[in-house]
Amino acid sequence: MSWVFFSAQSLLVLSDRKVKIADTRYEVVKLMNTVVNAETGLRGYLLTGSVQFLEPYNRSSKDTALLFSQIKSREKDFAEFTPILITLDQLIKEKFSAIESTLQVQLTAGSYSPHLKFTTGASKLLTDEISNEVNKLDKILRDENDRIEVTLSLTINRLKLASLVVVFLIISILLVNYKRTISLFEHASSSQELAEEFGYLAMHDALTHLPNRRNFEQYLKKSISQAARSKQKVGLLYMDLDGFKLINDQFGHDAGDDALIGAVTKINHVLRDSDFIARVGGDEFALVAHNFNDSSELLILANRIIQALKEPVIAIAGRDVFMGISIGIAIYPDQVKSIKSLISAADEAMYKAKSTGKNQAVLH
Ligand SMILES: Nc1nc2c(ncn2[C@@H]2O[C@H](COP(=O)(O)OP(=O)(O)OP(=O)(O)O)[C@@H](O)[C@H]2O)c(=O)[nH]1
Repeated sequence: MSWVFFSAQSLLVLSDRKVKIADTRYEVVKLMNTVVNAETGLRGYLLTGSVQFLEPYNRSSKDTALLFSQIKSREKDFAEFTPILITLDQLIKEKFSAIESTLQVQLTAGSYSPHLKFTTGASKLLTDEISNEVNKLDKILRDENDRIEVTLSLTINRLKLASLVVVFLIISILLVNYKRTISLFEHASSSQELAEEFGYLAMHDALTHLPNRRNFEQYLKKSISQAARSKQKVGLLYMDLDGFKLINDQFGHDAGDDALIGAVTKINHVLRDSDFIARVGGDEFALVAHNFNDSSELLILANRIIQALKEPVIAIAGRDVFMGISIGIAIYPDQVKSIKSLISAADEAMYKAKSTGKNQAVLH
């Protein structure tokens, strides 16, 4: 990354240098032009005697001095200029002194003098020498410009490559993070599903999917405290299947499971929406009832359950399987004042139903 930063910085430095070279080249080329223009101005004056040619000569003479001092100030940027500028300075001085003396002769003579100095080979030679030195300056600048061009194109190509690498890296990082995020989400959602499943299993019976004993106890506790606040009754029906062991013994445990599920289905059909039923033991169930006026309504409910089981719970090998149920009923707060005594009272009533003939409901 730091390499990219340095390359980008060197691009800026090289670009600045290129601008400086272009500016200096412009001054160098212009210097040669002003020298030629000065001579041309003088030539015009000498050939025509018209003073209007003196104006371009004077301007070019000033421009030459100005440009030369500008180029001189560039020496700190272009060290190779120094010896050339010393020679060029001398040559320009000589050239302008030759031009000046020619001008004086003309001004004194007042007419065209064919022998004048600027036409001589020596003056021409001076112009060529100046041109030579100016070309040397220009060559230094061109050579450096060419070197910069090569470095620039190399740096730009490297930067393009580096940009591609950076883009590739960013895409890779994004892709890896995306995959990681997706797998985290998947993990989180599967953990969530697992947590929900464990939560469900912790509160429900795996075979019948009814609420389990713990669920029942929590529900009953909540129901009692709500009933206590709102002065309502809570009825508890404790139920135990009759002769279930026999089904297991006769048809096997799996058939027993099916019979259990069949019995629960039958019971569920006769319950009201407000009734809460839980499996609290092997073949034991507890039903919490609300919204009733007195014990007779609970007896009616218990008898509906007994009636429901008068039909076969399952058929095994073409044989209908029947099951009875003994139910004990207790009511809070009419008969008992606590959750513990409510459960005991219902349980006792259920045992009474068992011991006095089974398949019946007994009120505490
Ligand atoms: N198939 C099956 N049997 C179970 C399950 N849980 C408990 N049992 C059996 O259910 C029977 C319950 O015993 P009991 O209540 O004494 O049997 P019962 O024949 O109903 O006796 P009574 O209540 O006196 O009529 C036992 O044999 C247990 O092994 C279960 O999930 N599946």
